[in-house]
Amino acid sequence: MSAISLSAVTKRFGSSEIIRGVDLTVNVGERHALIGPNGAGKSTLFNLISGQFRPTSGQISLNGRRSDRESPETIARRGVARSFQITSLFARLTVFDTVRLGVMANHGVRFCFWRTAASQRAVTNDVLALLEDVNLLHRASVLAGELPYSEQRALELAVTLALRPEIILLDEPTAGMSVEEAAQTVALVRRLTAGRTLLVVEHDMDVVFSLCDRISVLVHGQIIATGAPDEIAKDGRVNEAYLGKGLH
Ligand SMILES: Nc1ncnc2c1ncn2[C@@H]1O[C@H](COP(=O)(O)OP(=O)(O)OP(=O)(O)O)[C@@H](O)[C@H]1O
Repeated sequence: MSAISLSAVTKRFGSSEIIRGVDLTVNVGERHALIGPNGAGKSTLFNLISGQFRPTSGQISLNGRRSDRESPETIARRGVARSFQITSLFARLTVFDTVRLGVMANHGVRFCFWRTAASQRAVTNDVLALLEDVNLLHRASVLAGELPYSEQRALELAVTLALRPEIILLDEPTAGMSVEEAAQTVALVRRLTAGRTLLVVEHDMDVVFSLCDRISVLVHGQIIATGAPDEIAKDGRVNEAYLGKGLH
């Protein structure tokens, strides 16, 4: 069974067809990158998978069940989390409280269980464990908006993981980072996504090639190649359409 499966998916906005017949399979436990030039439709594809958009035609399934007519909330409850740039929203909350919101959303949605003292302790323990996972324990009382950029992205990862997702969608997790910060983030993402399914949009080819098991290349709303990093690197069409330009 695949974690994410798209079959003949199209998406139109008015008269422009942005996604044009995409077939894509992401296996359970796989780390899969979606690459392609600006405007290729990568964010649109993410929005289709996470339920923010409905396909114009075609089918999407998550863990073997049809999902393309479900709301983003239902899809989230089915274990799909997508990262958002939340630190601008929660700039005045502490790091601890930001992650606590995510943990409470998860517990609250599932059990409405966070009202007792014991459950409060469980929430606090979850938050501390997540902060430790993303190396932010020492920053717990700092305001989210005061974190340096790479730590803000780590905080977003913690909130995404607070939802205990099986399938994680990350949109450019290393954008705007220095080489060292990107390397740290890759290590973090690799560790935190072990045993889960990851679909990641990323422009940095070093990140893509070091992190992902397979890569799909989207150009003008169509997937022109899918394969292991070494196959993609030597694919003539990919080099012509994208990598050749992207790498130089
Ligand atoms: N809601 C919308 N209404 C109309 N057009 C849209 C909408 N969302 C996206 N588009 C168009 O779809 C095309 C693909 O955009 P999208 O953001 O999916 O590309 P992308 O591959 O993620 O690009 P980038 O790498 O620059 O983020 C663009 O031409 C964009 O203008």
